[in-house]
Amino acid sequence: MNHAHSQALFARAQARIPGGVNSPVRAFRGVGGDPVFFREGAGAWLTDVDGNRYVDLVGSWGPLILGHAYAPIVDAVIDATRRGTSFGAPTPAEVEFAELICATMPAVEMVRLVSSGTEATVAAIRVARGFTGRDSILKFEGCFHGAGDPFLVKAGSGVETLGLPDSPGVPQSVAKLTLTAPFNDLGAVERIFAEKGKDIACAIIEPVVGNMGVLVPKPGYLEGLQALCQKHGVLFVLDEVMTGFRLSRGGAQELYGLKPDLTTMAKVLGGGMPLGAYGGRKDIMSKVAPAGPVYQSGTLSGNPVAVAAGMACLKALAAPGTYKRLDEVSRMLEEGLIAEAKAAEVPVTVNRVGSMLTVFFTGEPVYDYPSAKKADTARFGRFFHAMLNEGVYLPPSQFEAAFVSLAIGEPEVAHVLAAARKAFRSLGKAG
Ligand SMILES: Cc1ncc(COP(=O)(O)O)c(C=O)c1O
Ligand SMILES: NCC(=O)CCC(=O)O
Repeated sequence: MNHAHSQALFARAQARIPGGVNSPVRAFRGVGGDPVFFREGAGAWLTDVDGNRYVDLVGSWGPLILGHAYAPIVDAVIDATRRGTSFGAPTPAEVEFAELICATMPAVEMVRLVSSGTEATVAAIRVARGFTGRDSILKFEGCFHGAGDPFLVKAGSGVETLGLPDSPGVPQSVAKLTLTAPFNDLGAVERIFAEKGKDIACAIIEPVVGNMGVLVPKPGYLEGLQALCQKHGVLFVLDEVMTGFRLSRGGAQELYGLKPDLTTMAKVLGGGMPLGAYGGRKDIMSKVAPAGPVYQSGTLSGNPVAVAAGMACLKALAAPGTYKRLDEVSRMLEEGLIAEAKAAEVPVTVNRVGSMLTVFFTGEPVYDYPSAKKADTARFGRFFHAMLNEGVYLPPSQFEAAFVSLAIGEPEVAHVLAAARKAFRSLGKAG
């Protein structure tokens, strides 16, 4: 594969954009080499600036559950754009959209729209602090909730990939209010709550972790965490930025039967446009300005073009059989990848929930931060490049989830598995 145009663009980009990218995970720091620049996407396929084609298993890091340039979303965006790109004033569509979100996630009784997942999580913990009058928060090792100051403590995703567990620029006085516990360990939460529960405003968690690669919650873990939160008056905040509208229409909370106090959303919710949301119990959300005293705002919040895209996306996902089909395709990929790794005698652990999937290069079970860190990242890097070369675009880090879209059908599954056969074999037993 020739990447001459990508390389030339990357050289230019590095002179004017830090690291040449507008978000760290896009650089290939976790796998080596230079990032690929894309020209266009259609359905399951991406085309780069050199004309190479790839089956896309990144999906813009989650939003593109319907694939690239999905016609009803494109039409909705064009239609909304013709009527004006922003008003900075209320619109009918945002009311309908809020009603649709609340109907889809019953624990969300009121919702505020923002423009990204980071804005949603930052706002959610402010509201939790304002509501409870407590200053500390609890997060879980390896979970990532965007780039807000309070979350850059033992965070996953690019923070982990780049080895920056404590980012300079986050004051110690802020970081010390973020307590952390291992994922999948209720005993640890019990101990922390027993000692400091009265100071903790909320526990925020990725119900299925995507940002250490996929980590699956143990049976009863999330329910147990919810119960412990209730017992200690700690608000239970589900960060469904990745899982919302992806693991099922009502997100992880529907899948696992949870009733969080607050929920954060983005990615699929915006159908590929900049849109996020936070919402939950009416008594808590009533604290948000101007209804209440907790301030949060945004010039482009509820942007009509983003709302049109989100609405078209959620409506498409309501079609019967959507999540069953997505699960079936994802299972074919999972089983095929396991079979190809086995045939090549490469030890892997594949974690999958619905359309979120990670191939960890370790033969051991992976269920928390330390077990994920046992994966052979150098080997992942070689696998990543072998797959890229065969026309499969994976997330460029061992500690990220691959996302399957509804645009992926049997031909794409066959393409990915043929690529994986070659890629696993190229690693060999010892390599
Ligand atoms: C679970 C989770 N929460 C929050 C965020 C932040 O969202 P955004 O990148 O839209 O700010 C992300 C991804 O970045 C995420 O995966
Ligand atoms: N796991 C990473 C993401 O979900 C977001 C992508 C980004 O940070 O650019």
